[in-house]
Amino acid sequence: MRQKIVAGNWKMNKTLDEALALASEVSNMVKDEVNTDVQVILAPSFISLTAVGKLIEGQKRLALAAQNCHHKTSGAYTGEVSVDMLKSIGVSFVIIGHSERRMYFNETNEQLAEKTNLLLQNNIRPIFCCGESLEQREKGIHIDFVKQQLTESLFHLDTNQLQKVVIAYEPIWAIGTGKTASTEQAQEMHEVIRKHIASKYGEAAAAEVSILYGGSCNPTNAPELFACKDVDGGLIGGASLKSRDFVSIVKSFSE
Ligand SMILES: O=C[C@H](O)COP(=O)(O)O
Repeated sequence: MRQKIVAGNWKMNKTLDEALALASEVSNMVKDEVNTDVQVILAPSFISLTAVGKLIEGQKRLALAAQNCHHKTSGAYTGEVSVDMLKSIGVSFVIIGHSERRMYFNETNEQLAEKTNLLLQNNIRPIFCCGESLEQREKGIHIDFVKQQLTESLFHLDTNQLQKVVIAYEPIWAIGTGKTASTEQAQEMHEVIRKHIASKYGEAAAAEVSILYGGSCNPTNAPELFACKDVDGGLIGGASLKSRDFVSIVKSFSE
């Protein structure tokens, strides 16, 4: 199950036409240029999900992700989107717990546990984001904070379920700031995450979990980040909005 993964989180960018143009460019470049077994994931806005899904259908290296889902199955939640709805249009992954959603929409670890359960029940793989603020890092509590995020949202799962979750470590201070974690900082936290998973599920199970890095990842820094032992790819924001940059990042895995 441990795969190399590069996911593009388009956040609140791109109209429908722009999203289709970007998806088409990425799709063609991936088909022509990517020879590794990396799983490439596109996460457009809800508005563009269906159309982008149709455009990439049948492309074996490309998969569709949503940027969020609601933590309840259905009901009076105006403006929200359910896991069932996402399943009905062929979504394979959903990003949950992004720091922007935790910060602006008050998402809690408990809600993320509910989202994880619903997604796995529907055969959709969560991309579970975790990561500390600069203040937490400076206080030296970043490791405990990230471990707590994992424990509270994921550690009720059984081993089989846990292995379907993709973890994305995104230090908040590196998101959209141009300030990337050093390879040492990234590898250190990825190792902490894998060891934390191992402490509950065993080393063999932890070795199967894909752990992505996110935060100002670009074509220049991706090769050295992806070369770290416990970094299995990236969750890319800004650089995923330009097809050439995004595909260059995908190609950062040595062939
Ligand atoms: O979901 C993606 C991350 O928030 C990283 O965003 P960024 O690459 O723009 O820093």
